[in-house]
Amino acid sequence: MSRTAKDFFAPLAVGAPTPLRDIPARPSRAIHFFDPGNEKMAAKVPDMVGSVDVLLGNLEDAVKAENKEKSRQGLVAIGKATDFGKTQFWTRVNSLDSPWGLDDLVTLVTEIGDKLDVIMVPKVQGAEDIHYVDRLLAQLEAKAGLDRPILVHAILETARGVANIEEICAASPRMQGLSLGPADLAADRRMKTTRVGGGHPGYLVREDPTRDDLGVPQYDAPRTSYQQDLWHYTIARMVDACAMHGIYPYYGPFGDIRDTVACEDQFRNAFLLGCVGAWSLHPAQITIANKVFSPSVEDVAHARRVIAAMGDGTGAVMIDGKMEDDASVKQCQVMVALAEELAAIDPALKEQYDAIEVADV
Ligand SMILES: CCC(=O)SCCNC(=O)CCNC(=O)[C@H](O)C(C)(C)COP(=O)(O)OP(=O)(O)OC[C@H]1O[C@@H](n2cnc3c(N)ncnc32)[C@H](O)[C@@H]1OP(=O)(O)O
Ligand SMILES: O=CC(=O)O
Ligand SMILES: [Mg+2]
Repeated sequence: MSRTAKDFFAPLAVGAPTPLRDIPARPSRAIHFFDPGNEKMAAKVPDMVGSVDVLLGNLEDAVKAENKEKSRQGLVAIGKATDFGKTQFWTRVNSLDSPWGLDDLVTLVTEIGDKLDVIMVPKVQGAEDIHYVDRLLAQLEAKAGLDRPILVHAILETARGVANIEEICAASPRMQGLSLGPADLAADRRMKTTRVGGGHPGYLVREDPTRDDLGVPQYDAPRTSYQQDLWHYTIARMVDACAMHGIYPYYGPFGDIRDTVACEDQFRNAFLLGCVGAWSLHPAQITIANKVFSPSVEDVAHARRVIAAMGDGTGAVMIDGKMEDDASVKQCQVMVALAEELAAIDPALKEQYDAIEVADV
């Protein structure tokens, strides 16, 4: 039987910090991946602090097997040497079925646990994986004398993980969020795409054929087709599961680094559906994520106007010919709350939001 309501928030080791009741809504528009064992990338990290919401030292896929220990030690060195300020410091450890996952957790929590905000766990299959990490982290936190719990983020990248999504989100008070892992997920599901995230020209719907005067379909006449989003179903499931459990959903990697336009589209689809951020694999993608996952000035102006017009938030009003009521004011509150969280860490955004004229409101 899983833990009862009474003991769900009790520490899992004597001396471990008390689990959080609520996961803080910290800005995390871009989770920027770097390989701490790659000297060029690692050298850029200090200058990126402050310009990206999350810096993530990646130890898993994209790090060669022969470099796993070098990357782990590189991450320890970066963690010790860097003052991260308002930028969050995350890591992605190797998977629990790999020969490196255990050493990653033991070394990182013991050496730089006081700096780490979130540990991303790849290839999570079910609640049992989170339970394993949860207990181990509690033991390590107690040993290291940490005074705040490290949070856990699961990558959804196996069919079993998707099927078990609700139990994964509910498995521990440490659960901070979920990311879509479209590359591993595509492989595990045997999807027939070799792309890392994004759309596919073959996944489309086509408009009906026109008909001639006798009503005969003209199959050979040109017809418009519309490319569909391969990831819509999974992202929508993630958004519901995360919202239900008070944690945060993220789009994952977009592998075509030079296609900044399609990357922006994929990120925006995720933003509109409810995701709070996406991964950045290259510095160019940070700019895209920061733009897309920040509400536009127009949306914030409109939301503030609706909130002001709605007074105590009940009833119905007409604004610019559209009905607004108790439900739409809640949508506007979501927009304004996010704008306020982002303005608190992003002076340029704050300036834009502050410049919204009272007349606009
Ligand atoms: C698919 C499933 C997944 O698991 S996705 C997550 C795992 N993959 C990753 O973490 C990949 C991270 N990114 C990378 O390895 C590189 O960005 C890749 C994609 C290989 C491209 O590198 P490269 O060919 O050097 O790009 P570039 O010449 O445009 O680089 C310009 C300068 O920027 C640097 N750079 C590159 N990527 C990063 C990064 N993620 N963080 C920090 N710095 C980065 C490059 O080293 C290069 O530096 P310099 O100007 O030569 O000094
Ligand atoms: O880890 C990410 C993925 O897409 O796989
Ligand atoms: Mg993966």
